[in-house]
Amino acid sequence: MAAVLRFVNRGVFRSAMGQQYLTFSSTAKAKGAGGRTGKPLPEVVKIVEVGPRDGLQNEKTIVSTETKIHLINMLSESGLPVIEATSFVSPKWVPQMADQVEVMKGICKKPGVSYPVLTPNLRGFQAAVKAGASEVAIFGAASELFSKKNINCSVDESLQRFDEVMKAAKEAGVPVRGYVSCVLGCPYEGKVAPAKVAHVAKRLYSMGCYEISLGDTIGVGTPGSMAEMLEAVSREVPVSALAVHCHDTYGQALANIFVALQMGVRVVDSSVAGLGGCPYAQGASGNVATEDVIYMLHGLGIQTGVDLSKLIDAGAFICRTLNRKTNSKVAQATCKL
Ligand SMILES: CC(C)(COP(=O)([O-])OP(=O)([O-])OC[C@H]1O[C@@H](n2cnc3c(N)ncnc32)[C@H](O)[C@@H]1OP(=O)([O-])[O-])[C@@H](O)C(=O)NCCC(=O)NCCSC(=O)C[C@@](C)(O)CC(=O)[O-]
Repeated sequence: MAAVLRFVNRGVFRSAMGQQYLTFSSTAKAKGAGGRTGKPLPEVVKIVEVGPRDGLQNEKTIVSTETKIHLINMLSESGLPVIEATSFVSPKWVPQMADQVEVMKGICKKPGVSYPVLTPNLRGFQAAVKAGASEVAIFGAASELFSKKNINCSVDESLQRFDEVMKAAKEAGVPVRGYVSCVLGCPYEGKVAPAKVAHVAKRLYSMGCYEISLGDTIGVGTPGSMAEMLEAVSREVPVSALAVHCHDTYGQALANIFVALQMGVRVVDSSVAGLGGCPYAQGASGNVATEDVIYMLHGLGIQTGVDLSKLIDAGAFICRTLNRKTNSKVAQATCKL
């Protein structure tokens, strides 16, 4: 990769917590970084913040509704365009999300920001709309065993359920995002064929999902397997409708995201402070930290509209409240100075 980056130290600033840290910013775009497809890197990337849902769903101790609302409000102030707020799933399956209605009613919805929620079935969809959700996401998998463990049905059965949600959403004029989990490996089945991912992605897209988020649920992918999978999926779904959702279990997430950008992907999911994991994928660590993604994108001269300093403050708030260390390298580095 012949990326030519020129970094200029733009000075020292203080975070809301009082620590001093440096910010670096590139004045030149990455040159020649188009990679495999020769596509230029994008000018703008949309970040889908999944911390309040994917990040918190796996916390062992129940996080208070007030904390969740405060986190979402802080994230809204950082300039993120999409914040996945909660999920309308069974509280028996994911107790951490049992306060979904209170969260949706309690947050300050900032104009221009979207607050999608997960809905596994028609019941979840109806409850979400009643609670004020104006966008939802359905979540399928490219692995049969993961589908069974996560939503208690086969992949085909899940697509039938989603069809019902899609019909109701169409009637209500609610946009729907679709997830495919286990796109680069499954905790129960191991390797997952790119053709299987492409098949499920195509089905969700054909049903009317406006965007398909490809989840490396257990973070086992590498740039090579990411490229192979994206090649297969983009034969079935336009790359402009694809997002990547990388967990960072093996430390590959940023490299995988970079490859996805080179291949034309313009939407990246991430989680503030790298919070999270899936309750039905044991050992999976959190999503790639939003702070680290933003730092990389801004360093490449790619705009996100996100204020990194405010984002780091939101990450510091939730880490302090949960009494845990951030998984963001950028937050760790900046807070040390
Ligand atoms: C899908 C079900 C509900 C099926 O669960 P089930 O047990 O097969 O369904 P059921 O219809 O027999 O219902 C069981 C109970 O749940 C209730 N129920 C049924 N539906 C709802 C609903 N919408 N909201 C609230 N309650 C609901 C229902 O009323 C019943 O209550 P009971 O009669 O026993 O008292 C269950 O398996 C479930 O909730 N699974 C959710 C699992 C989950 O949230 N996983 C994490 C998110 S996915 C993920 O993290 C991956 C992703 C998206 O981030 C991308 C990636 O990283 O790969």
